[in-house]
Amino acid sequence: MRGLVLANLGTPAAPSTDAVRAYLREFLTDRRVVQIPPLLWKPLLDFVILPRRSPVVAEKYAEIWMDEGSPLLAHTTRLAAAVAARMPGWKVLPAMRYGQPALGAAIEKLHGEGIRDITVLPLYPQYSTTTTASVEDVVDAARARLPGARIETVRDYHDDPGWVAAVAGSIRAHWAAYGRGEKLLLSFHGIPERLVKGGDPYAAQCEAGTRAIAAALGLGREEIVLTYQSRFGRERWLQPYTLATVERLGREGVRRLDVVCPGFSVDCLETLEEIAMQNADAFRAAGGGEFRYVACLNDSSAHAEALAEIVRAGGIPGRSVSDTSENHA
Ligand SMILES: C=CC1=C(C)c2cc3[nH]c(cc4nc(cc5[nH]c(cc1n2)c(C)c5CCC(=O)O)C(CCC(=O)O)=C4C)c(C)c3C=C
Ligand SMILES: [Fe+2]
Ligand SMILES: [Fe+2]
Repeated sequence: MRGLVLANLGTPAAPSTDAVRAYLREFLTDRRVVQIPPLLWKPLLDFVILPRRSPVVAEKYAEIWMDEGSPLLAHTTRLAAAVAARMPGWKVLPAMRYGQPALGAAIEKLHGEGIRDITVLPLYPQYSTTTTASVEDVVDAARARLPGARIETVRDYHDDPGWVAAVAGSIRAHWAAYGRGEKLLLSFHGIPERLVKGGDPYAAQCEAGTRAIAAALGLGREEIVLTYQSRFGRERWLQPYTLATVERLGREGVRRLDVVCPGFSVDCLETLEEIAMQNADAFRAAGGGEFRYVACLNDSSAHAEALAEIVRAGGIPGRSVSDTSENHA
């Protein structure tokens, strides 16, 4: 038996202010995510950001909450089941970097069942020091605690042919169902520009993935737009921003805009609320027509098959790392 952990970001346990505060505190005290010195950051976080943000964000979660709970966790759990169904001989667990089910505990659970060969697949197609490297931190700590465990992490799969085909296929299916929009906007989660200048390969991978998806769809440069969403804080993040771009496209009178979020493996707050609600409203308010959101790959068979193949192949050649220390910034 071998083990596979599908590691996603994390999400609150409930759409309540308390649960959101606990989640945001864990997430935003990770120095991979926010690099402000703790002596400055902790008081700002505890006395300004968390009290202000938690109730507002809790209301947003309430709008998208499912019977099964948080969309991010529900879709990740279903995706793990879909991948497991394609991987006999493997035990597959969903896990979260922040909150529950905790990543470190999932690795320990597999180890406790006698499984020594464990692959951790961060559900981030593009590598970033803010996300993937933080998963690697937890894997490094688990490796040190668990003698005899051979734990590998898949670094990224931003241009994996199976994944690119799955994303392109989801866009083609959307076109078949609703007709084709005038433009296809690909919106990725942003990160501070400073990190990219310091060597984070994230933006280059978003660009390369966008080119691969456009090529698979036979789209030219003028038909696609790459943007970055979800800016947090005052610093300059990767440009162009999604919100400013959809407002511009609305002003320019775009009648039908297709929007896809290939940096998100499953639907979550950032896609269902920020993109499909907030950005859709902003597009129409600026004078745009139909804003048509293309769902994430979620637990689709094309997605499960692409991920299973990446893991079976031992990761993307040259990018699957058994010792992740070299990646640490
Ligand atoms: C400094 C702050 C943040 C960085 C850097 C960042 C990078 C980053 N995040 C994702 C994926 C997701 N982020 C999600 C929510 C979210 N992200 C931040 C901040 C940063 N993200 C916050 C504060 C939040 C919580 C919501 C809010 O308060 O606005 C989610 C959704 C979680 C859910 O429960 O649905 C995802 C997914 C990536 C891929 C990334 C860098 C590449
Ligand atoms: Fe985020
Ligand atoms: Fe957001």
